[in-house]
Parts: sequence; C-alpha cells; structure tokens
Amino acid sequence: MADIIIKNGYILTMDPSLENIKNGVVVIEDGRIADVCENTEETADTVIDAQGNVVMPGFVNTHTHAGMTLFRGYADDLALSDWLENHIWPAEAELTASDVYAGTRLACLEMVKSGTIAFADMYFFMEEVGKVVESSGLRAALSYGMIELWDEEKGKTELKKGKAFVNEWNGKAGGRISAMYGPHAPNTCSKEFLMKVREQATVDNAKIHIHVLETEAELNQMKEQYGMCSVNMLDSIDFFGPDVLAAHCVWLSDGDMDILRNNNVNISHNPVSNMKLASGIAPVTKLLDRGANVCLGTDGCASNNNLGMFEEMKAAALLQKVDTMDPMALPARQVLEMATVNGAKALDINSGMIRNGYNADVIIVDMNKAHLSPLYDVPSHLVYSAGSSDVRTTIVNGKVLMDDYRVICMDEQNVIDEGRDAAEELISRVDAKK
Ligand SMILES: C[C@H]1O[C@@H](n2cnc3c(O)ncnc32)[C@H](O)[C@@H]1O
Ligand SMILES: [Zn+2]
Repeated sequence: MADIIIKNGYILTMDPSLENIKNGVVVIEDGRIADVCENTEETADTVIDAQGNVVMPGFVNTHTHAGMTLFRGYADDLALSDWLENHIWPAEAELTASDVYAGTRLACLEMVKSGTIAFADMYFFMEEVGKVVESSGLRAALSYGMIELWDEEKGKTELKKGKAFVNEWNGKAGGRISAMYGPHAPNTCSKEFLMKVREQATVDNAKIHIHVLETEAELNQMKEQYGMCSVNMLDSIDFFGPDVLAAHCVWLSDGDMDILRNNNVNISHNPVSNMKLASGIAPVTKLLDRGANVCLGTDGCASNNNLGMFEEMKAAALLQKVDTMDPMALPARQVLEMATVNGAKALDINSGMIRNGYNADVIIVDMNKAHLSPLYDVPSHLVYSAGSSDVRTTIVNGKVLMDDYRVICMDEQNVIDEGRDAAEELISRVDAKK
C-alpha cells in the first residue's frame, strides 16, 4: 500500500524522458515518487483527486534571505548601496535570534503556500533558520552570511561561525538541510578571505553561496581594486566549480559567461530584485545558450517584496524578451525548467521532476480559476497567468505540508501574528537608535 496517490491530474513531469500525462496518477511511497502512470491498481492511505489541476514538481528558490520577511516594505525604491548600507545593515544590527526565527517562519509559511519545496538561504542566526526548516518540513541549503569588510580579525570570527554552522547542520533534518559557506560578495570580502573560504569549503565538502556582479558599482569597485571584475578575480583564485551558487551575475562580459559555464557554476537569476533595485538585467539567454545552469531566486523580501516563484518566472521571461527585443526569448517551458529542474541541480537534490525514484516534492496547482481559463497550454498559464494563491497542495519528502489550501505544517495565524509582532518590536529598536 502506498502513502499517497494523486489521481486525475495533468502531470507536468518536467522530465525530458517522460511525456506529460493529461489524466494521470502519481504514486508516493516512503518520501519518493514510486510511479507516474495513466492508471494504477495501487491503493494508498491518502488519495488526492486532482481533477482540473496540474501536478508538477515544486519550485526551488535558489537565492533568498528568509529572515528578511521582517523587512518587507521597510525600505523601498532605493539603489542597492544606499538600501543596504544606510537602511538594511543598520536595521540588521538590531536583529536577534528570535527575530530571525519569526521572520523565517513567516518566509517558510509563504513558501509552502506558494509551492516552493526548497530554498537556498544566506543570512544570520542560521541555527534559527535550521530549526524552522526542520520543523516546517521544507528542504533548504543554508549558509551563514559572512561579511568580512577587509578586517582580518572579523574574517577569522566570520569563518569560524560559518564553519561551525556547516559542521553542525550539513545533512540535518534527515538530509533535507544542507549547509553551505556564504561569503557575502567579492566587494564585501577580501580576496585573501575568499581564498580561505574556498579552501575550507573543499575540506568540508560543502558548497558555496555568494553574490556576484550584482551592480555596476561592484564592477567598478573591483576594477579599481584588482584591475579586473569579480568573475576574473574569483577565477584567478580557483574559486569556481559546480559547488558554487552565484547569485545575480548581472554585469557579466562574454568572457565572464564562458568562465562561469566552463566551471559549471550555478547561476541564480533574481529578476524582480534586480528590477526593483535597478541593478540591471542579467544576460540569461546568453548564459542558457552557452549551456550554463541558470536557476531562479527571489532574493529577500526587502528587495522583492515577496517569495513567490510564479511572479519570478513571469518577470524572468518578460525581462529577457524586452532586453533582447525578441518575443521568443526565454519561453515558458524554459523558465519553468529554471524554477524546477535547474534549481534542483544547483542544490544537488533529487527533485525538480516528477520521475520514479525522485523525491516526492510535488505541488498541485488549481487551474479551475477564471484567470486560468480556457486552458490551451499548461506551461503558458503557469508562467504568464497563474499566481502563488493557485497552489492547492504542497508535498515535500512525501509529507503533505499544505492540503487543499490548508497549511498543516504550522499554525498559519500564529506565524503571521508572531512575525508582525517581531517586526514591530525590531523597527522600534531600530528607530530608537536613530
Ligand atoms: C546576508 C546579507 O546579504 C544582504 N542582502 C540582501 N539582499 C542583498 C542583495 O540583493 N545584494 C547584496 N546583499 C544583500 C542582507 O541584507 C544581509 O546583510
Ligand atoms: Zn541576496
């Protein structure tokens, strides 16, 4: 007997070797997808009727700062350096562990409700983030955000904290959590520090999550300081490899793209954040044409201002079309791959496809809605018209986290109330310091 059977749904497999099934069945057993077929004789403890729904792999958000939900709408309409240095960093100086706990719970609630099954996070008080991920049932690749600012002593303590987190949390929650090193960016961490991080990550067999060439200001700073851009500098210290997740990568030259591709670096594209902070447009189609693994992220809630992957997919597609002046650029199917298959590859998890043996990280999207009718093409609707609130059911590791719009893995109202209270107290502490 299986654990869960989802029947009568349109199965969007995202598996190049398995066609979509118009009216199919997904069988889930022991946290894995046990069968994907047209019919089954199998019985299960839980049977979900997905008539009129799409059954698909859940989304992988490859770049966020979950705890920043507490700063949603706090400092809008600013350029990155002003936003970060004059608003966000002073506010983050007042953050406590319980703030990050409350903010991350709010983030995980939003992610469960909007169909995200895994996320890559870089922030502070990461033990709190680990606890929330563990209890929420989600998957995550977590990193402590190390900001060294050319201070050798600070660098030592930052690396110590990063290492302690990796050593304690890698593989936790039955393997749902992986721990990465999170050096913030090449313009906030020295070359010497980044070399140490690279070395330590290799020793610990841990991956690295870093912001790269997000803004033109970073490009100019790097050229002034090193006579070369961030990608060339990182390449000169053999930083890159398939274990690196580089967020943003907006200001890339053709040569930089070749370096990233040749080193199999995973690139997290964050179109909404890049538009909101006016950072620029990442050359996504050029990277994909080169065969690079480009995935999708939201960035934190202070620069987005939500964690919805439907919105991110639409923004990614539209931005490439207008940038290249080519309406055929980044079609719906390709952007769906970025949000599922490519994201799973970046985090090295067996998710992102509805395939036998893969993790049962599955979402059910309700297509019986005015804005999704009529239905000619499923990828088209998912990218151009569906939204977060169309996700009906979210399953991670074979466990139902949201069932028919009802969140099971946490007390929704309590998470919202505690997030709001934590934000209010945090901002009054920040204001008192002004
Ligand atoms: C972990 C630190 O990273 C900061 N942060 C959040 N969003 C961005 C971004 O788009 N670029 C650079 N740094 C960012 C966050 O506030 C933490 O201080
Ligand atoms: Zn970021």
